[in-house]
Order: sequence, then structure tokens, then C-alpha cells
Amino acid sequence: ADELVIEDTSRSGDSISVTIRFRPLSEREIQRGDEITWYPDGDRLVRCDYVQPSAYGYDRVFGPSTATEAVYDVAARPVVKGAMEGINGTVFAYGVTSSGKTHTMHGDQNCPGIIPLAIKDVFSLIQETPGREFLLRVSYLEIYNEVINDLLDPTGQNLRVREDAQGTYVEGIKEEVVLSPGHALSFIAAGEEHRHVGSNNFNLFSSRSHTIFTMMIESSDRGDEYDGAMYSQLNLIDLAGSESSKTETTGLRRREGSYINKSLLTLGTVIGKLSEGRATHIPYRDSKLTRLLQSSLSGHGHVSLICTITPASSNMEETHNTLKFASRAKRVEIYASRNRLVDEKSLIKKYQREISSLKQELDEFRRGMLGGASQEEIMILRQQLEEGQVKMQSRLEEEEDAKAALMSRIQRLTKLILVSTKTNIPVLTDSSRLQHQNSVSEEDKLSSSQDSTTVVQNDSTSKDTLSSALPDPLDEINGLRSASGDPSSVTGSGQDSMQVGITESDHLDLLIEQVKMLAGEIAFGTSSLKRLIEQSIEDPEGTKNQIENLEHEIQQKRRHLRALEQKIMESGEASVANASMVDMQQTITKLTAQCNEKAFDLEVKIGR
Ligand SMILES: Nc1ncnc2c1ncn2[C@@H]1O[C@H](COP(=O)(O)OP(=O)(O)OP(=O)(O)O)[C@@H](O)[C@H]1O
Repeated sequence: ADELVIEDTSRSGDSISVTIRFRPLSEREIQRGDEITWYPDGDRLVRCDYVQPSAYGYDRVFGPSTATEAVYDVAARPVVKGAMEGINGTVFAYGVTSSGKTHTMHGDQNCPGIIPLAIKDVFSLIQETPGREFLLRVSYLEIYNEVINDLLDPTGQNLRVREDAQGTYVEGIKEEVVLSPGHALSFIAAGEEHRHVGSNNFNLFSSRSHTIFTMMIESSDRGDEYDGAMYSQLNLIDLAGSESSKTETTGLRRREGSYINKSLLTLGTVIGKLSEGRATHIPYRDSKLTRLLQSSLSGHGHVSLICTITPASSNMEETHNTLKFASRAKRVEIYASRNRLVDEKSLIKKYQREISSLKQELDEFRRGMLGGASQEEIMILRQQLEEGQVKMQSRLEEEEDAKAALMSRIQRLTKLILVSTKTNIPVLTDSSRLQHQNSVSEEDKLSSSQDSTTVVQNDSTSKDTLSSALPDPLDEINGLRSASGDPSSVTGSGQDSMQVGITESDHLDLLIEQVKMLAGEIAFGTSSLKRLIEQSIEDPEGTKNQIENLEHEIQQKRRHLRALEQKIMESGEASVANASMVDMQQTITKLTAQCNEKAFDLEVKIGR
């Protein structure tokens, strides 16, 4: 019994999923004369011939040559799928410095990590679920020296943890709605710029903070019957290194190290207590990390722990600690249940309600202007007519402006809600709008240097570079589309004149959205490039090709960006010059004529 520790994993699904990922010996370890001590023994065991117990068993053990995609399939995909069905999910990477946590969670251009793979999967799953509509938001934070900082908003420092009926949350954290995988990744790239990293003895880019990237997934049925919204959170966590602070060289690093250890120690204690299964006090409040993970760890959701380890003899003891931690975690029981969101809390519902009340308002606006104007209004209009054509025109113009503002608000809200293009549920969709979208895609493909035709794909496997994992932003926009069809479907007469304005502004909005995404991707590429160039000092040959490819890709995206910007300028000028002005004039003339007629009718009726 002393020899082998194997947890009963037959309960899987009810306990934390624990996987171990080995990395290969690094150049530095080889040069230092390190030997292999811990090694994988089959798919489930980790073994070492120099310690007792000499073997540990887990749900799955991945050897040093396993690709991140394979780790993702086992350790993260089920959690992501659960999150899409309303069950909270947490995936975290735990291990000593330089054992491969960041490599596993973030990865790089050539080998995307769990986070980009999960993002891509979420969008594929939306595409696979035509019966529901989704609203996705992301947040990104770090816990540095026990202080929570918002990585999406540099002014959001030292944020507080609060609690409500749904669990703990960070007060005031910025949440961004995301429309495509590239869009979500651009927020991570921006966030990375604010993260605390520092080099230590082992790792030039050691993470000095824990980071939590969260996707908030809200969905509701698209049928007529509203059955409430579903809401879940998917937390993807890259922990700071778990090594002891004695290895740190400077005062600052020692201080960071002791904070890192405090939260990891608390995590260990919490997991230890949970694994005992007895009703004792669990010290979630002793660290920010455990406080934030409280609802996940206390059993409300799926939890997957990926422990990254190095086989190197110099890390034998630390690796042993990681394995013991992983073993304890295996004993924690989880009872995942589905979340339903109360109506008032649902953002998707809020948007839908807002859209429908705005549509109603717009409808009333039109009826008031075109048809059943009240006698009182006609009297006022008549007076205004008498007072002068100029004043009348300006009031009509104001009303047109207000109407246009309403239209654009409806469009903006509608665009945030994502639905699959594979839908078979009829929605209020204007055929001219769809044609128009197609024509945008055709035009842009001509000007784009890429000839990709892939939409957000059903197939979520076998892509091995980050760029191929991420669809072209143009395709992404056309692959998923916003939900409620075209707001112009609420129009009565006068539809034709509005139609030009809608499609023009729609076109412009799409182009602007694409520019934002491309800019995000360029930022992401540039920050990866920066890291690669720094790495190339150590390994010039190994990184040369990657650097060249990445530079080429960034250049292509820049060219594409410039082409889009040019289009926006042209499109903006054209729409102002043609559509709006001419239409507005025509509408005004038409409305003035109608007003005159009504005023005349009224005069006849009241017998003047
Ligand atoms: N499975 C792997 N295969 C190949 N290389 C790997 C693997 N895991 C990690 N590496 C490499 O090892 C180095 C250290 O990895 P990484 O930065 O991910 O460690 P870390 O655990 O995040 O460290 P820290 O806690 O200091 O941030 C990197 O150069 C990374 O590319």
C-alpha cells in the first residue's frame, strides 16, 4: 500500500478531473546534467523510483510529447460543453515555475493553449445549436500579491470580492461582449500587456500572478415559448508557480513568492479539507483565489485540474508536492448542477426587452408621423405650417434624427446576440439584408489577401496553428449572425426610403467591427512576436521560422486593415452623400404634403 497511490476514479464526473501533463526536459535542464526522475507509466500512472510512494494514479497522464489539443480534448472539452449547457466550469493549471502552465493554458502562435481552443469551441458550439441564442461576455483579471486587478481595464485596481445568491463575484470588473473568437482573443492580448511577469532563476517570463479568464455564457430558447435564460461561467485559470519562495533571489521576488504561496497554500488546505468530506470549516476567505473559486470548489460546477510537471531530477521534490496536491484534489466531490437565470438578471432578456420596446416606440413614431395623427397634433402642425416652412422642416428633421438614433440602437443591440447560421427556425429576416451581407463578404474577399472561405467551423479538431484556429474576421461575422432579423421589418409605408439608410449603416458597422477585430489580432500577434524575439536570444535557430511566419502574417493583416479603412472612408462619404440626404428631403416633402392635406380636411370638418 505504501508503494502505490491510486484514487478510485470510477466516480469520475462527480469528482474533480485531475490530469497530469509532463513537459520534456528543457535545454537548460539537459545542460545542467538533470536526469529523468518522474515518468509516465501508461495512461494513468506517474512513477518515480527514488521516493515513497513510488507511483500515483490519476484520471489521465500525458507524456512529454503530447500536443495541447489532446490535453484539451480530455481535460477541458467536457467542461466547455457543460458550460454551454448551463453548468459552471473551471479549468486550472497548477505546477512549479517553468513546468508548462502558461504553455498549456495560453500556448503560442504554433501551439494554441486551452484558452484559445476553448474560445474556438464555444463559437463552434453556438453554430451547432440553432435552437438557442447566445450572449457572450468575457472578463480577465489577475491576483497579484493578494490584490485583484482588472486586466481589461487598467484603472480597475484592488477590486473587492462580493457575494450574492449566485456566488462570489468581483465588484466593478469590466465585462466585454464578444462576437467572434478573434474578438475574444484580442481582449486577452490587450490584458496580457497589463499582467505582472518577471524573470526568475528558471523562467525568463515567469508569471508572478494568478490569472482568471472568464467567459460568461448566457443563452435562451429561440422558440416562441420563453423558458427562462441559462447562465454559466467558464473560468480558465493560469496559476503562478507553486515552488517555494526560498528559490527567489531578490526581496521583491521573495515577497511575490510568499503571496503566491499563501494563496496556493490556502488552495491546498481548502482542497485538503474538501477531500476529507467532513463538515468542517473551510477557509475559503483566507485567500482571494479560494474566495473567487469558492462556488466552483464547493461543488457547483465541473472542475478540471491540469498539473504540469517536469521530469527533471532537480525538481524531484517539488514535483512530488504537485503530485500529492493532485491526489488530494482527486478526492474532492463535485455535484454539478445547471444554472437557470432569474429573468431580471438576464442580460440577453434585457436586450430583447429593450429591442422590442424600442421597436414599439419606433412604430408609434412612424404611425404618428404618417397616419393617425391626432387632431391636436394636426392643429399644432398647421400652426407650424403657418409660422413657416423652415421651422416645420427642422422639426421633421429632428424627428428623422430621433428615428435614426432609435434604429441604430436597435441594430447595435441586435448585433450582440449570436445565433447559428444553420438555423431552421424562421426569423424576421429581410432578404435584401442577407443579400447585402453576402455581397459584403464577396467584395471583401476580393480585396483581402487571404482566400479563406471557412466560416466558424463545425469541426473543432486538427487545426495546429493559432491563425488557422481563428477564422478570418470577415467570415466570422458572416458565420454567426445577430438574432432578431432586420429592424426595418417593423416599418409600414415609407419602408423603401429607410431601407437604403439601414443597409448603408449596416455595411459601415460591419466594416468597423472587422477593423476592431483585425486590430485586436494584430495586437495579439505583435505581443506574441515580442515574446518570440526575446526567446530567440536563447534559441535563435528554433524561433527563426516562427518569427518570419508571424511577421508575414502581421503584415498581411495590416494590409487587410488598411484596405478596410479605405472602404470605411468611401462607404461613409457615399452614404452621407446619397442616401440620407436625398431620402430625408423626399420624406420631408412627402410629410409636408400629408400635413397640408390633413390640415385642409380638418378645416373642412370644423367648418371654417
Ligand atoms: N509540454 C511542453 N512541450 C514543450 N515545451 C514546453 C511544454 N511545456 C512547457 N514548455 C516550455 O517550457 C518553458 C516554460 O513553460 P511555461 O512558461 O509555460 O511555464 P510556467 O509553468 O507557466 O512557468 P511560470 O510559473 O514561471 O510562469 C517554455 O519555454 C515552454 O515553451
